[in-house]
Amino acid sequence: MPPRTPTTPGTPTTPTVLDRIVTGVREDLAVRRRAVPEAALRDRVAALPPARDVVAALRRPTGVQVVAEVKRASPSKGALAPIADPAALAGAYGDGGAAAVSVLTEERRFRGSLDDLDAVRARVELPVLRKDFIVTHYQLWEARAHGADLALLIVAALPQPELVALMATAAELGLTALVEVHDEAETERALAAGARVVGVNARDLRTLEIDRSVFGRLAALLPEDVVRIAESGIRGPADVAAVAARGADAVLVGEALVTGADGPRRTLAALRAAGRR
Ligand SMILES: O=C(O)c1ccccc1NCC(=O)[C@H](O)[C@H](O)COP(=O)(O)O
Repeated sequence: MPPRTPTTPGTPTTPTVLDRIVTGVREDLAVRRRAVPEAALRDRVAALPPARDVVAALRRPTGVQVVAEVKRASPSKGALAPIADPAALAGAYGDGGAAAVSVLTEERRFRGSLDDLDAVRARVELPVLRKDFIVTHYQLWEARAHGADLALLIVAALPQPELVALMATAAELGLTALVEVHDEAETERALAAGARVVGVNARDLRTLEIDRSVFGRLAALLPEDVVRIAESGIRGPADVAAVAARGADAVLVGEALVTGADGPRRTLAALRAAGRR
């Protein structure tokens, strides 16, 4: 697939799925900002212990680690699982050996919330990722205030100066930035911004198509000391084995864990076994 060309400012284009999601996120954010001023978030953050060491959790000599996601629904699949008790699911992920828990907090299309993040944070000692469409510093303060150790920054959603500025705020908060890329140009931008943990998303967020060859292509561009996470489209042990062979430190898995007929613990065990070194 040819590299995506940036949109020329002022050129009318059809909004992509990602554009539409971010528009909704900004609308919901405006409501939350009115209810909870940033100063209140700052007070909450000041009272918290330091965030957990995410790199140590995700890069282990024993094998590919699993970041297990609390995912009720998605734009590509619609409803996946009701997940009435996200804390119980996170507990099962912890029991099954997950290295971290990802919590989708976007409300409109993923049916997540900051309440889910609070519930998961209260249940597990593992590092927790706030998985959302973060485009403002306020959302990083929210992430930390609600107990996240890790926050997603999607390169495709952020002009470079904003990516750099958000990474600086994440560092100030002690949050690890998981910087997500889908092509070579985005990978260059992530590294130029100083990313230490990179998520290679097999899903193109403009079209929702999954291309499992993307991980191998982009992982080869990452320096040895950068943590590599293969995101999306990991449906079973063979997918874990494939990215393990291409240098993955971890996989981020949602759908397979919340829909697997064997339940989250056994599904996790099978994924972890396939990534053992
Ligand atoms: O999952 C989607 O359809 C989706 C669409 C648009 C933007 C983001 C989307 N997903 C967020 C994620 O990154 C995934 O939940 C995560 O990588 C796990 O993917 P999977 O294992 O394929 O559920």
